[in-house]
Amino acid sequence: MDSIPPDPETLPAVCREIAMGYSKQVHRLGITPFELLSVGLGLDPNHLEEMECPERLSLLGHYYPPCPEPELTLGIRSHSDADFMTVRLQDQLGGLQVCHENQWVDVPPIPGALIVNVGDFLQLLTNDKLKSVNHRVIAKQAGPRISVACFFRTKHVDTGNNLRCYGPIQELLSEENPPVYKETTAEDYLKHYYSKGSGTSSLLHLKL
Ligand SMILES: O=C(O)CCC(=O)C(=O)O
Ligand SMILES: [Fe+2]
Repeated sequence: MDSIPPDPETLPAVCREIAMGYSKQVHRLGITPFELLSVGLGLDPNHLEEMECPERLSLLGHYYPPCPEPELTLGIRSHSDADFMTVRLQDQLGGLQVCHENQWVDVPPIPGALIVNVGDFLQLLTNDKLKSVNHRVIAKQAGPRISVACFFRTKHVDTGNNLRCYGPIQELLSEENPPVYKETTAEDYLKHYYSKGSGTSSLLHLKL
């Protein structure tokens, strides 16, 4: 579900109101981390907002049924998110893991807490200063598990065409910190992202 403009009639009546309300709140909440990240990067507080990072929000609801043989499969295979930032709500079953120093580490559920991760486009914009984390969801016999992921992403998805080029932010570059990525359009990036299969970052093919 995309936040602007979602036609309420296209959403199931059972979750229409809550999905609309929740995505509106997350969209509003998202401005603050982009401001804090801008300041942390030594940029003007509005820098990432002016680059339209918090412009678009998509909401994805996940339902993982109980799995009789969890050792044979995964809930979601390892991947990074092709967005600027993701805000995620998971239930009490757990199962989300992030890859840290080549090890899978559990992200334990904390009641009332949201999980925020950097996506590929923010890694690209910050020239690797902020890293997009690989994550996955393991399968479990217990269930169902439910999670809601909200992706701050480019306009590409709903306009079908965004010729804007994304590359390392000029103000972050210097002789000691030259660009490590070439520029790309959202369209080209996503084409590669969806065609490549799992295991490697889609950013690799943009490395200079
Ligand atoms: O269900 C989860 O916690 C993870 C979902 C996820 O990684 C995604 O939608 O990209
Ligand atoms: Fe993800």
